[in-house]
Amino acid sequence: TVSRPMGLRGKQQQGTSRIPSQFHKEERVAMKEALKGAIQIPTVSFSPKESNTTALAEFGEYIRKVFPTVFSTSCVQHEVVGEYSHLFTVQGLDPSLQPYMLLAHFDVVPASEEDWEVPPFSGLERDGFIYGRGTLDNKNSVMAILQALELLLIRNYIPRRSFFIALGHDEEVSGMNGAQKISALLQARGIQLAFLVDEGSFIVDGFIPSLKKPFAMISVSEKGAINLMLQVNMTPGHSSAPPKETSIGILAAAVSRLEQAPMPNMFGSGSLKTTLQHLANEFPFPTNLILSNLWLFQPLVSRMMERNYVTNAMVRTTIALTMFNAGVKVNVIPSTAQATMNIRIHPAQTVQEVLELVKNIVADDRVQFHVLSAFDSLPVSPSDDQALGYQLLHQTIRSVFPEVSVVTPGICIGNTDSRHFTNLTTGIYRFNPLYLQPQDFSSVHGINEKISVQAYETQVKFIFELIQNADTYQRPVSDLHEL
Ligand SMILES: CC/C=C\C/C=C\C/C=C\C/C=C\C/C=C\C/C=C\CCC(=O)N[C@@H](Cc1ccccc1)C(=O)O
Ligand SMILES: [Zn+2]
Ligand SMILES: [Zn+2]
Repeated sequence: TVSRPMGLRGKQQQGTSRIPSQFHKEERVAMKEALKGAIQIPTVSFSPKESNTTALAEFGEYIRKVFPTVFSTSCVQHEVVGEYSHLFTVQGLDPSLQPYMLLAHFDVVPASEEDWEVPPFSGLERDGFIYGRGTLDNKNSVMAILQALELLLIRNYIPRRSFFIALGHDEEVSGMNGAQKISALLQARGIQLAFLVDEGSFIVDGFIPSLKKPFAMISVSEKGAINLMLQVNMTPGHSSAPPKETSIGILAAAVSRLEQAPMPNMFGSGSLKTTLQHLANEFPFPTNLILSNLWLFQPLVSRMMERNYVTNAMVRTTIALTMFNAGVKVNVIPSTAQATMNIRIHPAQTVQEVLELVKNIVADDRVQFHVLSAFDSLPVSPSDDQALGYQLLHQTIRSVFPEVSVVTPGICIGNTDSRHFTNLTTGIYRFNPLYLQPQDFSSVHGINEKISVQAYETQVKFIFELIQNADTYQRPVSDLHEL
């Protein structure tokens, strides 16, 4: 079945003709050079308290320089929020249309130079790819959004529907100073958004072995999270006469029990079933039949999902041990051992339920639990025929990527700045208009992150089209009228 946007009819904007998303050679060169320049500014977030503030400030100067029309057009207001984040308000002609938001972040995770084929902050172009930290996560979106607006404004386009562009400077370390402050500011102004588009999903390609065709997954929710520290305190002493158990041994056994006992598979209570039903006909026989009859084959399919790390993360709460600290000297038995873990909560479970499960698995009163931070999974945004944001993305995917035959709702296994905006809208959609293959996924927060020049141009084109589609939206005609 070819999946298609049912709710929207592609009507032309009244009074303003549509501007084709075709860019001159000089514009295409300028847009890739602008991205390279953005990559060269090392806007690294190390921790909530430590970031490269010089680079964050420099980035603000940089976007003023490369997008002069955005900063000088009267229908665009610009504000700096939380010292380094940016909020643009693009005033549309029709105040009766509810505004929307395009969200992205320009801070990046650290990158150690020696592991990379090219220096991570060089923005070097090699074999049609621009390399560097942030080329996929998420300076590509920051630059593509501003670039698309710049090109529309140069062509004298005046939007009908108002929209906001929010660019966070601390997403990689929680978004508390950027996205959260922007959200609070807009709430204080009484703004409600029709929908919001952020990073968090892609056109996924090659993650499921028997599925040869790529499909677009628009994430309509994201997992919750707990940062949890386990600590064991025991009497310290001389290593020449060790006790039977030490803080390190007790803690190591506790975390090993957690690794050996995965959280329950929640496939049956999750939205992944919907995703798979959308995809069923794309699979060869007999998988297509199996996926079309989940009432019968659910146990089999839920086990199939566990075989790969990414799909496994979609069916259960995961626990990743990320920090382990104890001891200062080889002949001193330390008093304290600490292990920190990052837990990602499946939407069918809550923080409290997961903490209970973890305590039951550890089952050792000598292990103390310290919850460093926690939040539940995000509400599921609508993806039905009436859901404006979802339908606009669907429509734009179909026009910019006509070769992609399936667009499906999904869940984001990571967390994004969009979680700070649930007070402003129920329509939060996470989608980056890029193809993502398993090796690209590994490069995000990993080594040799890169984007092809052609993929970046297509991302600009996508946003150029999306902004115009948001202006040409007409109230949906009920699908029943088509039957
Ligand atoms: C049948 C369905 C099948 C398949 C789908 C298959 C594959 C999906 C492929 C790839 C996965 C798609 C998206 C990638 C997932 C996560 C990355 C996206 C966004 C994460 C952004 C991020 O890295 N955030 C950080 C920082 C953070 C932490 C806490 C709060 C806010 C931000 C993070 O999550 O650690
Ligand atoms: Zn990101
Ligand atoms: Zn990231």
